[in-house]
Amino acid sequence: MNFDPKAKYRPFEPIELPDRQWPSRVCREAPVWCSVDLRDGNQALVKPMNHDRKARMFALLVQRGFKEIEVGFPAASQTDFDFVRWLIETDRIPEDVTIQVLTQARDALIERSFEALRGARRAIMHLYNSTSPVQRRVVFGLDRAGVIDIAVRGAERVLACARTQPETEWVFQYSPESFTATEPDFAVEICDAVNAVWRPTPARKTIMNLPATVEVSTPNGFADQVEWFSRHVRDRDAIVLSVHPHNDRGCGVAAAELAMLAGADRVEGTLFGNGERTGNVDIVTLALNLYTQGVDPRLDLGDINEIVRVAEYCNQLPVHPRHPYAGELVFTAFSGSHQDAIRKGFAAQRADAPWEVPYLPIDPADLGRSYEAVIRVNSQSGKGGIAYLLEQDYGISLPRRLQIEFARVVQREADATGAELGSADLWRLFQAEYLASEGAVKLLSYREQRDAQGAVKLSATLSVNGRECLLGASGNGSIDAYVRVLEQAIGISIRLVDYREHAAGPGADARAVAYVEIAAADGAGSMFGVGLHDDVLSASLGAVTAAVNRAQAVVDTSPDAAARALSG
Ligand SMILES: CC(=O)SCCNC(=O)CCNC(=O)[C@H](O)C(C)(C)COP(=O)(O)OP(=O)(O)OC[C@H]1O[C@@H](n2cnc3c(N)ncnc32)[C@H](O)[C@@H]1OP(=O)(O)O
Ligand SMILES: CC(C)C(=O)C(=O)O
Repeated sequence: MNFDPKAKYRPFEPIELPDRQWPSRVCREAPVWCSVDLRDGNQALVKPMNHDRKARMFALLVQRGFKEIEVGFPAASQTDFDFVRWLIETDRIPEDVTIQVLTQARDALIERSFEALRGARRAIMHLYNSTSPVQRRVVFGLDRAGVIDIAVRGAERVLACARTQPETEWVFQYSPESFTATEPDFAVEICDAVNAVWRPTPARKTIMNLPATVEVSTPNGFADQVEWFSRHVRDRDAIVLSVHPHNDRGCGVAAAELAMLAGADRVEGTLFGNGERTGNVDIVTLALNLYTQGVDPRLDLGDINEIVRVAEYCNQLPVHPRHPYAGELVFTAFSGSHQDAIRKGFAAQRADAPWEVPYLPIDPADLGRSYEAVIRVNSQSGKGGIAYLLEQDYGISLPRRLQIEFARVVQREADATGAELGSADLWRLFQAEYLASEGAVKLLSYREQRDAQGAVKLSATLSVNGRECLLGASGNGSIDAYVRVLEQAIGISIRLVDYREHAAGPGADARAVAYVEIAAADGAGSMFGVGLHDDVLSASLGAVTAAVNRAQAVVDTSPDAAARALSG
């Protein structure tokens, strides 16, 4: 790198605008959106779209609510020309949609562009030429007057051609290309000169489109340029002021948003920001930024995965996994504290209340994204996310202390594999840890009797270390009685610390899941066991058996070891 960049690069020269208004404005309405996917987006592709990809993109844009669509540069390529003809001749353009085409300010290209649009009900003819000092010097070899002459002659030719095709309702658009690098007074002068030819009125406006052909400043610099232009251009009320930001400094969205505050009525951009170099401004992000401020974006971006799929097919370029609102990972939390807050946020969120789930600026459901993808588990995750996935996918709600205990099991596995654990992996680990029927003690069968006072006598056939025995005990409930049975079987006193059960999953055929936490009568440590069965009592007894087996398995299968494990 050059370590004296000022010797090589000139900084952007800020505009003198001390009474700028845009900083204190708020955007309360969506601008007119114009998609340029089929032109600026297309011209930047390694493989420009063929007819099928263009048709798919056009259908998507119409379906999602775009009312102005730049469909190509028909004077530049036969594919573009044929596509425009196909749209018109096969009547693909809905009543409320206006197509637009781009042309350089050169007679032959303008004429060919009009030929492409013959028979259109309504169309925008978009004329451009570059205006910055370097382009005037290097590309055209002309001074200011010479470049104004190119624009004015182009505007005259556009007007003349339009008069020969009166069946079409024409809208004229002019872009001083490289506007951001053009002196503000010259940008106004050349637009005024073009409008002097086209003579717009408030009822029949022209579109003056200010491109950040290359983004050269911080977004406030662009906003100043737009506001300055808006205040100085002639016949402002007869003009639709449009902007066309690119993203060279990575600020395309911010620049467009500030330009809207500075007076832009219309924004040209593309889906997910495909376009020349670093791309055009991303209209999806702009629209959803408005939506999350409570402003109707006037685009339907629900089922965003479908929009991503079509855009990826048409552009043959992937949408980045972290792309705002649309990327595969943007509704995913791996880190424990985020997962915990999101899970609590979902639980607290009421359907009729304003959206308030931490870390999620938008309800994923509004974009057709499912909650399941929100929380994923790796070694950065905590108990909240793990509990959330088991609850969502397997219908089991772990008690808090079991969440903590199981999170340690998951953490060990995630650290060992270094990989993400899906909910199926979590369920496999959970079953192996808490539900496994293998162990020193097996409950083979049981029978219970209740007396008139509600006391329970339970007799159970067990297999203990491979030896079958029939044991019986009484208790003030079935679980209590079974604990007493197990005490006889393994020879230590057990305390029941906690017991919960619930139906796992919806409906009448839901299974019962029971959670039991036991401790040695005189111990501080505890162990969980879980039982899952069609019948609640069997699930509960299974949970107690699993807890005892886990306690024994901690060290070995001897009663002494179990006692030590439960004593903590
Ligand atoms: C910022 C943007 O995205 S602008 C849109 C850019 N998109 C494209 O260029 C894609 C489609 N373009 C093309 O396929 C070709 O450029 C064509 C078919 C339009 C024209 O092709 P050609 O005439 O063969 O070549 P080329 O574009 O290099 O022409 C350059 C000439 O046009 C002139 N020119 C360039 N832009 C303009 C303009 N907007 N208005 C008038 N003249 C222009 C140049 O000064 C140059 O003139 P010169 O030949 O006297 O030096
Ligand atoms: C023709 C104009 C609008 C353009 O595409 C640009 O400047 O990026």
